[in-house]
Order: sequence, then C-alpha cells, then structure tokens
Amino acid sequence: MRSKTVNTQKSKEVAEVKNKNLPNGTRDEFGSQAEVKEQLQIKLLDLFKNRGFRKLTTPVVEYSDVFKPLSADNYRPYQFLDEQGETLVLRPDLTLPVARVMSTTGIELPVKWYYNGDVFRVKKRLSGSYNQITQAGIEIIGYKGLKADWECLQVALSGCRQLNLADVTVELSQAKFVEAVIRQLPLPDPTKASLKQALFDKDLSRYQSLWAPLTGTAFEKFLSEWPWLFGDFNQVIKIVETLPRAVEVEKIVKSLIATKSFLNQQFPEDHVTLDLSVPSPQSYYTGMAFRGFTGKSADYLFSGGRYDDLLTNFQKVKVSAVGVAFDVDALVERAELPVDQRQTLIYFDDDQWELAESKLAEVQNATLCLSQSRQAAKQLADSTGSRLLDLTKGRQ
Ligand SMILES: N[C@@H](Cc1c[nH]c[nH+]1)C(=O)O
Repeated sequence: MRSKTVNTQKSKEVAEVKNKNLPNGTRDEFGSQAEVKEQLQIKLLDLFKNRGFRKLTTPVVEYSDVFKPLSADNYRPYQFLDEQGETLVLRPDLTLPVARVMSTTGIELPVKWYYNGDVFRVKKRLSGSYNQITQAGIEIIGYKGLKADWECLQVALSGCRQLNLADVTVELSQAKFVEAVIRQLPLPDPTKASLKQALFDKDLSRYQSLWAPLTGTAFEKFLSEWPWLFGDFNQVIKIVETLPRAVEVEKIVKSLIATKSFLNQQFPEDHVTLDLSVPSPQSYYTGMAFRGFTGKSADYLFSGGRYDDLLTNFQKVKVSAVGVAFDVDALVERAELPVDQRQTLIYFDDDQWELAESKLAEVQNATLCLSQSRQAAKQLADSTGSRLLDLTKGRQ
C-alpha cells in the first residue's frame, strides 16, 4: 500500500517535470519565423498548382509496413501500437505513402501530385537536427522518360529562384551506377560485394586491397579514382570514360550528360556536380537522383529521384515514377526574416465594435486592442512599441 503511494507520487513528479519540456528534436515555431515558413509554403504550392499538379494529402500515421523499403538506420520512426496491436508509425517519408495510395485506389495514370506536410525521423540525441521536418514536394507517376526527371529539376530550381535563392548547386547521382560497374569487374561475387561496401564506407585500405588483383587491367585507372569520383561534372565523366565499354554504364552516362545540358540551358547561373561514389540517397531510388545545396551548408534544400520499382512493393505491376521534395525548414533558415513593423493598436469601447472594424480594414498592420481600460491600452502600446489609435477619445 505504502509503496504504491510512493510510486504514484513519483510518476506525478515525473509528469510535472515533463509538462514544460519538448520531446527531443522538436520545437515550437512562432512569430516572423513561422510566418516566413507559411509564405514560403504558399509560394511553393502555387508553383506546383500553376504547373498543373493536383493535391494529395495522406495521414500522419501509417502502418509501419508502408515504410519497409526505407533503410532502417537513417529513418528510425516514432512507433506505437494501435488497439489491435499493429505497429503504427509517424510517417518518416512522404513518397512511400503516395506509392501506397497509387496501389490501392486504381487512380488512372499518368498523374502528377503535390503535397505539403511533416515527416518525423528520430535522429541521434544531441545530433542538433530536428526530428520533425516540413516538406513540400511533387511526385510524377506513369512517365518513363527523362522529361519527367527534368520536370522535377525544373520545379526544384524554379522554386529556389522564386524564393530568391541564387547560386544553387545541383548534385546529380545515379542509383544504378555502382552496381553497373561492379557487374563488369572480373572478380568473384563475394569480393564484388565487399568492394562495394568498402567503397561506400570509404574504407580505403580495404577497398584498395580488394581491387588489387585488377592492377594492370583496363579497369585500373577507374578503380584507383573511384572513391574520389565526385565534384566537377566533366572531370568525373572523363574518369568514367576510361572504363571498358559497357551498354548499361554508357546509358547512364548519356542520361547524366543530357541532364547537365538541360540544367545549363534552363538555369545557366546554377552549378551541376556529380557524385558516383556514394550509395543512393534513398534506398528506393532506381535511376537518377538529385539534391540541391546553397553556400557551404551541408543541409540540402531539395532532394529527389526516380523510383521505378517502388510501387512493386505494394502491387505486382511496375510503374515508373519520379519526384522531388523541398526541405521547407532548410529554406526558412536561408530566408531573410522581415524586421517586425510597428503595429497600430485600435482601442475602442464595447459599443464601438463596428467603427473599430472599419478602422481595422483601413489601417495597415493594425490589430484590435482588447484591453478593458484606456490606461491598460496605453501601457500595452508603450510596452510593445505600438502606435495607439484611441477611438474613445472625447467620449466619457
Ligand atoms: N521522399 C524523398 C524525396 C523524394 C520525393 N520524391 C522522390 N524523392 C526524401 O524525403 O528524401
């Protein structure tokens, strides 16, 4: 009995402490920052709508199975159980729910969706990054060709332009490249798998010892450079071109070169780089992938890519798809916050509501003063640096 009392008291204490704190990796947003975020979202959504995309909203809570195709280390979700004991998660990604919708609704293809919402990814404690991120993005489903990839890049870079973000670097990569090269190498299968892993881990000594048997072959030049195969687009391609001819690699290179020309033509002031030494940014990508950066920050502004196999996780038919999502919080960080303008407080008596309304409509940056006395209104105006428009002047 006694110990029970102690326990209840203890849990009460814990609850009291926690009710003023936020869970790790979350934050409140208010004032200019929240308003700028809203404006950025409105601009992006207008851009999507004006290009003929249609709105798709999915729930924040989904069955955890929807997100099976994600790599577990990068996307640890918040998990909980529903009343039947099924595992639910707060969505860690917005593309997989779109794939789920497509496989369950029989909506006719092709289709272009846009969305805006939060994703939740549990990051390591003290990593300094947030667990709740706002994304605004598009998914184009039912088109195989490069035009759909380019439409995503066009939307991504037009969005940056509209938000006055200059000097964007688009980093291209290709989900199939590493596999396509490894397949050509005359090495035993287990060595191939280890080589790929060592490359991705940037474990250079292991990497070098694994490809050592190919020294003196036509692969040597490429293999000796592979861990550094990122950065200047033309230089990366030059190294790739030292490889013995292989149809799949050539196809990949051709589409990357065509995409670079497209970007240079449409957005001559932006930069294009290439990274062919990393794993795909998303485990579900099957083709070209892209990320946008500005300045020195490692945070990307947008991220996207082609995922032609994703829908096969939900249904038997293979469907081509490509999409891109802006990280709205990363955009807010780079936006200039407006200096708060002086506000006008409209003070009025209870029977002057209509007059107050008309002043509110007339005066810029005004708000109703809800104080109960003239003195309180004056105090509020002083303490907030606001102008006071007193409609009760001359009245009793
Ligand atoms: N869902 C991806 C972005 C994306 C949208 N469509 C295709 N990829 C991400 O969060 O990184």
